[in-house]
Amino acid sequence: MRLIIRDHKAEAAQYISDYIVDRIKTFAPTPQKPFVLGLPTGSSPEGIYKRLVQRYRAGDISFKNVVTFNMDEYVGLPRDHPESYHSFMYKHFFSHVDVDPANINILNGNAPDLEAECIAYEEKIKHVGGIELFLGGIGPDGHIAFNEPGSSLTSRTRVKTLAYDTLQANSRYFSNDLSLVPRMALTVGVQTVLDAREVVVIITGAHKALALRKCIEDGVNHMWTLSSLQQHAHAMIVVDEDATLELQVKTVKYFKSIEQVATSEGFGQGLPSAASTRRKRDSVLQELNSPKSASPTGGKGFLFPPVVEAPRAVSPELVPDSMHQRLPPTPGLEGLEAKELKLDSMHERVDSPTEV
Ligand SMILES: N[C@@H]1[C@@H](O)[C@H](O)[C@@H](COP(=O)(O)O)O[C@@H]1O
Repeated sequence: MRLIIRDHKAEAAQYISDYIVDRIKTFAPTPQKPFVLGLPTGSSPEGIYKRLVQRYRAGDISFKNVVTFNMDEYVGLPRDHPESYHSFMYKHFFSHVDVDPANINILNGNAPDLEAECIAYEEKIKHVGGIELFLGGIGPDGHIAFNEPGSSLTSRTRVKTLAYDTLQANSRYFSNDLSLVPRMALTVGVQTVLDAREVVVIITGAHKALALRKCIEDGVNHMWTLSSLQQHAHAMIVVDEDATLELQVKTVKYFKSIEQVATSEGFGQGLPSAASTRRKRDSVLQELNSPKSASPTGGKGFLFPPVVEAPRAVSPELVPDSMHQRLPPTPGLEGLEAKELKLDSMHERVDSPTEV
């Protein structure tokens, strides 16, 4: 995990918006191979959207070939309500850039069948080859999207009842009247976020300092769902100084030193090159479209590994004899068996998306 610390909230937002622009440009998306971007709402990402719009207006970036998936939406709030996440996204971002409306995906909290809506959302994400970069924010209780404390860390898009803390935090958008805050939401699951090839989270303010500590210094715990990012290969949290108030001094120094050393040694902290990213994506799409890929879940786990990956398999000569006995090789089927097991278990989770 990378932790990027900036003095102020605005600089954290600037860092992330520049990072996203770089990632999209490096990826060089096309209509056939769009860049798939997961997006959050909330006050924290507002500065990011503002700068993305500025970069677009300056002619630095186009969102024409970007497909977006929003993290969550309230249940029962009319789409055109000023506090719906639909309204938020158009107000702060979509209305100001050249994103194709057909490429915008936001959960419909008024769908006649909410479960079906959630299943369809997961399927749609898979259909486009998975999310390349999921941008997120957190609540003061460490929730990511609306994955409240106690959410399964393997959860997928589903209906969620909101925690009292969240209702209180979000009541500021509803005239501070708790009774006006929707009690339920549709949200992508923790696993949906973890499936993205890269996750970037913004955390600012002293009121989120405890959550940052729990998520970075303590173990993976479903009571602080952001802590699940510890198990992601490409996670980056960008914070302001206020958010670090509960961290140990040595933690802050360590992460700052990582960035300093990387910069002074002349290598960035970005992901592998666009060409290799495209190659990986091609093979994923090929696998998804292959008639052999019978499961709608495609190749679960394909978005985890780094694009340029060192071979992990131990060559047969190096495997100790005792291991050979426990794991008899099946000629020609080694990789396949493991993959099929993964597909099945994923399928079970998708089939039961409701967690209320
Ligand atoms: N569901 C959203 C989250 O996705 C968001 O991260 C959080 C934080 O919002 P803010 O940035 O305003 O603190 O708000 C809501 O709970």
